[in-house]
Amino acid sequence: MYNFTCLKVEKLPNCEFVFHVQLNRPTKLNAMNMVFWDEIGKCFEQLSKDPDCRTIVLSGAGKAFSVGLDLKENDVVNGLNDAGADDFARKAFLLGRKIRQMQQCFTNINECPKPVIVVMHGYCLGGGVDLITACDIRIATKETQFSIKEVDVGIVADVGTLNRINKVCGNDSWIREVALTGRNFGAEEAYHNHLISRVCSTKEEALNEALKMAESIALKSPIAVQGTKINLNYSRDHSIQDSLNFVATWNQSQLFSEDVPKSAMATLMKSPFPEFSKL
Ligand SMILES: CC/C=C\C=C\CC(=O)SCCNC(=O)CCNC(=O)[C@H](O)C(C)(C)COP(=O)(O)OP(=O)(O)OC[C@H]1O[C@@H](n2cnc3c(N)ncnc32)[C@H](O)[C@@H]1OP(=O)(O)O
Repeated sequence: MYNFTCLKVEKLPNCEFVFHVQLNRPTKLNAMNMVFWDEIGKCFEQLSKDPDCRTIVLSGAGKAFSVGLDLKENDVVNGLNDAGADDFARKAFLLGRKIRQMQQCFTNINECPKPVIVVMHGYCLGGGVDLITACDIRIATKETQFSIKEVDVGIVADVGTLNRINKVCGNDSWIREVALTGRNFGAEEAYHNHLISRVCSTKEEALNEALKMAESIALKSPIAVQGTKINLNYSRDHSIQDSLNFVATWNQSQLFSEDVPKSAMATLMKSPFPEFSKL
């Protein structure tokens, strides 16, 4: 069902409802080629609807999380040579469509109602930063090098970083510094500026932390967890009053869930959460 070339997707045998998605082009440091873009969008569309998935851990196989756009194998860098259009306006039209399609691939991660915990190690460059800003919780190893590297390859970052990072960390001066210079920064600096929420010594430790967190979320009511992510996304994108209205409308149906008395009873009795119906 999850059969991809550039991604490895596993349902973890001893963590029920937790999926591990790995970027899986290790010999290319998980550079993002066109197959990758197509697959990451489809993968998160599928996971969004999969009732056996409640939380997702995303990481990179090999030496690095991702070095961003594949500069050798990419329709955008190649100027859409294969688009079959000679006229400038038509080329531009098709390029706009391609960029929007690529944006949607990472937007699928943000719109997936299941929380996505991303683990970075090695390098997280360019498109890698676009990707992590679409995730919910960011954990990195202490040696990770980050860069909003697009200026170094002559482009404006256009698949999420510039649009989401202000909502993620809010330090506008620092964001402008790293986006305009393209300089590398380390995990401590990323933590200090709220781009990530944990720094771990090794990839193994970071993955363990992420999996433990994913499992603890997956044990809770999926109605409550997925509703929480949807409402956090909504309030990020709307005024306080609009999002108060949204959550009131949300809960006027969702408070009738069977999960409410089941969760409340388990919490009161200090007992483990019961099984919740699939969602
Ligand atoms: C619509 C547009 C959407 C998204 C746009 C995103 C923009 C960006 O992502 S901008 C950032 C682009 N990335 C880069 O500029 C990084 C380039 N790579 C490097 O600078 C170095 O590889 C390094 C990260 C500093 C690591 O160096 P090192 O440890 O010496 O490894 P290498 O031998 O250089 O790399 C190993 C292997 O990976 C290939 N590779 C690395 N980066 C890319 C890349 N971006 N695209 C394609 N391939 C890449 C490299 O060529 C090597 O492959 P071989 O086959 O072994 O040669």
